[in-house]
Amino acid sequence: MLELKGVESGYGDTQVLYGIDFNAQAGRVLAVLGRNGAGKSTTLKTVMGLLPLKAGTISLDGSVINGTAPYDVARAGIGYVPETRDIFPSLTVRENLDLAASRGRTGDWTMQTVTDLFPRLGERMDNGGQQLSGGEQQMLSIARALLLNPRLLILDEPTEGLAPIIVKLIHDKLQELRSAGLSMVLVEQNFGFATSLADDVAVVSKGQVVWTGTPSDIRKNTELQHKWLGV
Ligand SMILES: Nc1ncnc2c1ncn2[C@@H]1O[C@H](COP(=O)(O)OP(=O)(O)OP(=O)(O)O)[C@@H](O)[C@H]1O
Repeated sequence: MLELKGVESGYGDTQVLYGIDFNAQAGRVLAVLGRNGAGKSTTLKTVMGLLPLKAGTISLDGSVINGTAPYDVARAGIGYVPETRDIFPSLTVRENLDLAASRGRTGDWTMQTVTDLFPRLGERMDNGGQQLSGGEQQMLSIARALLLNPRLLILDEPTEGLAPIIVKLIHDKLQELRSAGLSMVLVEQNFGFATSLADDVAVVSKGQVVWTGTPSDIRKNTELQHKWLGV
């Protein structure tokens, strides 16, 4: 569904990705793992058109999306939950969600269904973005991406900085989305979280995919974990 071939990218003259290859398949969750600075976030930003591609191709369901502006990548069907969450702090929860809904494709995700998924957001509708806890901001960021009615959801470290109880909640919600058949690419530092949600795993090191396999393979292989993840 989302295929990267030989993707090279970076920040200005600083190259970070040196030929990333992976294929995230429809109806499955691909976890992208790797140490800090390996290039995971850079990969997602490049997919979203936030960083220019230096070489390679990115295709979604067979259509090349290289060089597409971020807004159009979202319209093509990729929902993005950035590491920084990027909600609008001066807008209320409702306004943040309305804005996403007005830009989205039509589909099953509506204000009602996202608040059914995250009842907490329903209770906080009139609160400003900056009044939300980290966990509530993460829920809002995911809800906002879902309102685009994406074909594929990509998430950058959704558990970062969250208390264990909220990590568990986010895990259960992503598990629900997975069971409903939503395709996802998940970048995570939390090894247990990522491998319990994923169908497939790709490990990135120094801007390249160095290993692909199943979650159970990598869970069993402590040498691999130590070498590439520092677990
Ligand atoms: N805005 C930027 N300008 C220049 N270099 C950057 C920028 N953002 C990230 N980098 C560099 O790019 C490299 C890859 O960073 P990236 O954020 O993709 O790593 P990551 O695998 O997602 O790890 P992390 O868990 O730390 O986010 C790092 O060496 C980082 O210092």
